[in-house]
Amino acid sequence: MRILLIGYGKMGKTIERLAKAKGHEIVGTLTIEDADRLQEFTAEQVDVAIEFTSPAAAVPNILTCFEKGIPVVVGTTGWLEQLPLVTEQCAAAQGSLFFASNFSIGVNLFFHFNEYVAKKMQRYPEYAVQVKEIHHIHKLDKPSGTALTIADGIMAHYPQKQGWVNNATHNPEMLGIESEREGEVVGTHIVQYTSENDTFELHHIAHSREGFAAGAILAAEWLPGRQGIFGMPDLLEL
Ligand SMILES: NC(=O)C1=CN([C@@H]2O[C@H](COP(=O)(O)OP(=O)(O)OC[C@H]3O[C@@H](n4cnc5c(N)ncnc54)[C@H](O)[C@@H]3O)[C@@H](O)[C@H]2O)C=CC1
Ligand SMILES: O=C(O)C1=N[C@H](C(=O)O)C[C@H](O)C1
Repeated sequence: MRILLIGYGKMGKTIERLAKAKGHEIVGTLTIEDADRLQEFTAEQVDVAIEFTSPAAAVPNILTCFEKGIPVVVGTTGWLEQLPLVTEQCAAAQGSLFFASNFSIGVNLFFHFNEYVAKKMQRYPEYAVQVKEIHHIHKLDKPSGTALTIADGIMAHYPQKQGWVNNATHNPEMLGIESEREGEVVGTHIVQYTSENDTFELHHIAHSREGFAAGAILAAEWLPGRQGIFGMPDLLEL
């Protein structure tokens, strides 16, 4: 597979290493310095692009890939408020987009169990639920994309929650998400249910970026030939 890497930072470099080990070809690597070079690539040269950049860069890059007919796998977080525009443009251009707030298999199982647990726990109002995420100090978006997917999964089963709040004082009508930035932490997510008597948690700790990269490569192998917007539930059939 001929892969164009849009974004060549921590994730882009990890994906390059794992993709080459699987026999894929990297046809280009783009950074913020030479972002304009995306215009030089065509669908004849590139089977799929993998985009891990920054919240501000993701949507313009996605729209350019749609215009060029290049299927694009996106891991960048912090742009989902623009999903309606992206959805409209994807349909207009008959584009191909695969997005996941987190590509690791473990976190996608976590999403699945999170919903199962929320559905059960909602019946026990003595347990207060909250989400916590811890990431490295370089992270630009807050809360993490993964924490927002977790929050959506909880709120689907908690009609009494009006929405989420980040790093705010406790309000039982809202789902609290605590965000911490600490050193080089790769990514930790916790869902905590606490009563007066006890606490129980779902806890996921990423030990490296290889799980994210491996999932993004699987998505890149799966996407070409499909039209529309897809995510990990489509790939993993969860
Ligand atoms: N969905 C997932 O599984 C994961 C998502 N992420 C997300 O991926 C994004 C990138 O993460 P990292 O690689 O750790 O960041 P990083 O800061 O190490 O690398 C970002 C790269 O994007 C480049 N870039 C910025 N603007 C660009 C543009 N307009 N065109 C081309 N390249 C551009 C930078 O030059 C740099 O090479 C973040 O939003 C992060 O939250 C990170 C890990 C896993
Ligand atoms: O910025 C990161 O590093 C990560 N971002 C994603 C997110 O926002 O959830 C996924 C992972 O937690 C690492």
